[in-house]
Amino acid sequence: MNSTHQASLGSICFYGAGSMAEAIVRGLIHKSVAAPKQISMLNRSNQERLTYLSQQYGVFTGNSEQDKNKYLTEASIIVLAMKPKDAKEALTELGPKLQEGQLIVSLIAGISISTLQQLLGTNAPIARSMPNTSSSIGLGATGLSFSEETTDDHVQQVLSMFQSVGIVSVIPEEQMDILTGVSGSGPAYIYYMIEAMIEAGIEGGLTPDQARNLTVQTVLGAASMMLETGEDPAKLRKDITSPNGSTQAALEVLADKDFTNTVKAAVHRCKERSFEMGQAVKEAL
Ligand SMILES: NC(=O)C1=CN([C@@H]2O[C@H](COP(=O)(O)OP(=O)(O)OC[C@H]3O[C@@H](n4cnc5c(N)ncnc54)[C@H](OP(=O)(O)O)[C@@H]3O)[C@@H](O)[C@H]2O)C=CC1
Ligand SMILES: O=C(O)[C@@H]1CCC=N1
Repeated sequence: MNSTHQASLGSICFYGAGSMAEAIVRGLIHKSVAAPKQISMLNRSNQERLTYLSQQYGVFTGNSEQDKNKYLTEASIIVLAMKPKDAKEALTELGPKLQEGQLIVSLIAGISISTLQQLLGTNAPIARSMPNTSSSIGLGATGLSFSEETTDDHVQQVLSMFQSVGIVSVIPEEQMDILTGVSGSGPAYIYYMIEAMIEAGIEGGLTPDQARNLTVQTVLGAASMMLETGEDPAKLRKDITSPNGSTQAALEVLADKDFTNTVKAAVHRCKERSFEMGQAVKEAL
């Protein structure tokens, strides 16, 4: 989805200060969509992490009761950025602190809008998102669904936030688990492939630097070819594959190991796991 409208974001409190929160904060600041002084980041106990975040990005940080009361109360947007297993404790604590008009943006995998509202004990407006870590360099891919309590202004604010760090797809909430399987966790599959290609290059005699640089440029080039040509990936693959040539030989090894079905099974297992994580929280309500 594209939107040229840049809604004002007000103050944003990240409740959870881990890798995904940092990826988004870095993108927001880098793209000047939010100034560091608009952003606060809270965690449970890791003080070293908060020191790093405040030094690196100039954002407010904290983990005391006083900090939580201050930043969670002041924020116009609260971003839920803790792991699913920690959501019950954190949201039960957050619910009574919520102010009228505050918008909740959840990054948490698997947990539905209705479960979030039950944990909060209120029908707060919620945007459920599934971003990925490439948001930190403005190349994220984010799925978004909105609760019926959200206003047009909320929608625009959340679109501004995530469009500043990459592309956005607004989807029905029931598709969030499969989107997690494709793009939320997707970067990890690509890194896994990259790791294997680098290892093979080194085994074959390339230096680690050569293997790394050649592999990274190959992946970047392949992704850029898709974007720039708009071609089907199967067509681009066939363009490389000379009959009875070296590429064909390599692809035959992948096909023998059931490459397509293996990747598809991984995506579907991710979808299933996302659902399971949400169910575990729902069943413990
Ligand atoms: N990493 C990824 O690629 C993606 C992650 N997500 C989702 O984002 C969420 C965060 O993931 P990620 O950043 O990887 O996780 P991390 O483990 O890196 O960070 C989790 C953060 O939550 C904090 N936290 C836990 N419990 C509380 C609490 N009660 N009060 C305040 N803070 C708390 C932790 O604090 P402390 O360290 O002090 O314990 C930590 O800062 C997850 O729900 C995940 O599903 C979504 C898309 C992609
Ligand atoms: O592994 C996880 O649970 C999260 C969700 C998407 C990426 N990381």
